[in-house]
Amino acid sequence: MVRATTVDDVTVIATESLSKRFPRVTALDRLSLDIGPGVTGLVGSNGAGKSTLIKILLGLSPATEGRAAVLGLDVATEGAAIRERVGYMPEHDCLPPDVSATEFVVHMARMSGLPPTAARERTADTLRHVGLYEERYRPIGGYSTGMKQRVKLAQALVHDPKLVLLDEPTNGLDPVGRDEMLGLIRRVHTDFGISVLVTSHLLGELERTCDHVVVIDGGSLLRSSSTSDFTSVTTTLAVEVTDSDDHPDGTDALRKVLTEAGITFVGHDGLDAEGLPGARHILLVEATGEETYDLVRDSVAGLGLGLIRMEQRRHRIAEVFRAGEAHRAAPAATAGVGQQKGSGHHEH
Ligand SMILES: Nc1ncnc2c1ncn2[C@@H]1O[C@H](COP(=O)(O)OP(=O)(O)OP(=O)(O)O)[C@@H](O)[C@H]1O
Repeated sequence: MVRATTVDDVTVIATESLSKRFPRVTALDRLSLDIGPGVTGLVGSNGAGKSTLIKILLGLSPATEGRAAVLGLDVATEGAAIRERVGYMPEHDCLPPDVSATEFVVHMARMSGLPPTAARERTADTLRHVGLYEERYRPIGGYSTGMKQRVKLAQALVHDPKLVLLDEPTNGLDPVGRDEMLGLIRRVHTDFGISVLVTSHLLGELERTCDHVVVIDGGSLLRSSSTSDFTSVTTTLAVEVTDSDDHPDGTDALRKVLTEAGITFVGHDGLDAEGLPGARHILLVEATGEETYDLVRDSVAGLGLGLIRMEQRRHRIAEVFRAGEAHRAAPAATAGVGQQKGSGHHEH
């Protein structure tokens, strides 16, 4: 049930069967979510519906159907109150080139209702926090991409919100810039207690930053779980074995033995982790720890097969999407991995 009138301290964002249909595209498709305090990552490939969700949550764009509440406020009727309490960092470059960071952020603080002195003080504090203090009087037009992203983050924080919505804050940054931005985002929560919803198309970078990750695809929920659940589920071993006289299809024999031992697999038959055909001889095993390695090694030996390779795969968003689809098709295999509404709460 979406609470529209009471702020509860557990639910920060709640959506219930939220849909947004454009004439040609369904951007959000009956999305039900429950997001608690802390840092939450919203992951999805381009076009998955992340920006559309953020605009609805800010009360800037009406949903076609369903409901949503932010900090207990109904997005359909209380957009202005939501925007007073929520900061927003848009995805695209939206900064005026000919004013300084200080002028711009003071302006945004005044727009949020802060009186002039408070706006100047908060601007100085916030710019210092994002690491832009030295350059604060230079025109933004001369800033690097990383500095511009920091100005965008500062304007989202200046009015001391309870929650910030950050749309692809690492876009366009090099690896060092990404790490710095992710560290800053983490500190927004640890230093100020502000909850964060941060979007990215890269699962890997959010794993390190977020307490909780929500994955959407085609406007639908694929998975919502704590980052630790996610990481364990997406740790994948690629295993390749030889055939033998006893087992002319060694891969199939190993799959059967491992299935009986309770192991689950990522991807579908005949497809590798990217969904490409031609990888029929590679088993993608969901690893839960050292014991999975031991089990695979012992099973291969027990069958008398040769182990060609057993290697850990990097996490890939495509794998997670596929795993999510498999879980939806076979919920019995998802023990401990919540994707239904209600499983999205942080454990605090
Ligand atoms: N105003 C609009 N009119 C028509 N279609 C739209 C509009 N806004 C978004 N869409 C479509 O809705 C889908 C979801 O877009 P959205 O921008 O929410 O995705 P996203 O996950 O934020 O991706 P990106 O990171 O590329 O922005 C896309 O297919 C997009 O083309």
